Amino acid sequence: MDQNALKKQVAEAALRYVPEGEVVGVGTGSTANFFIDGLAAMKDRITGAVASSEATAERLRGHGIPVLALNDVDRLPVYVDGADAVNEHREMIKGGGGALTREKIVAAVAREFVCIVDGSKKVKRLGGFPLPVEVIPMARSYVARKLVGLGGRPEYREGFVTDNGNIILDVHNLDIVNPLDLEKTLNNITGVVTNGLFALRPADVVLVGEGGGVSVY
Ligand SMILES: O=C(CO)[C@H](O)[C@H](O)COP(=O)(O)O
Repeated sequence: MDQNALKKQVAEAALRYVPEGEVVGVGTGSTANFFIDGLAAMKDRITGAVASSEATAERLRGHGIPVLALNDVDRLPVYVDGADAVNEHREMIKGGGGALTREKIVAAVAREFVCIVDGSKKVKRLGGFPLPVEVIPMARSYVARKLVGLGGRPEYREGFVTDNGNIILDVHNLDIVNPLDLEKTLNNITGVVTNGLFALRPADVVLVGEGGGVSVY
């Protein structure tokens, strides 16, 4: 099976976590897109969806799935999203697609976070995938210097503007021994909007698409 087939397989497996009559939180990226396509087949059985990006909102609407503002929703039983890397503690690096801030907000509200990945995303230690950090544009150089001070090598994502009007620094070479501590440290740098570590709010369930089927942990 190629990587896209594995993504589709795992995305379809996540449909059983969608409760009838409720609002679903929906992530961003190619794996989440397969989930959205699957969700379309059961759109009459949900109230609607909260999107973690403009791209996701557009795809949901394209399928005729109502998109609701997070502020108008009083409960969100489940959030389904992909990840760039996930460890055995269900901590993740996210934000390869640049949607990390809205993803973190929707994940914070959701009761259950179901992470959907193909087998290539499973890692022993986070840090191989460069860590995306969303930054207020005027703080770019300052934040970059702070990241260098932490041992990282920040790279400006040229030409990319987030849905919130900010920039992304992708941080290479970070030795992430303690994801929780690093997430808090990065949150404390003035000018950082969000970082792509999801350790304070890890996934509750990780579904992994592999050659032999979908495993759950
Ligand atoms: O965090 C994300 C977007 O900001 C995505 O979940 C992550 O980049 C994985 O994407 P894909 O499913 O395309 O591999």
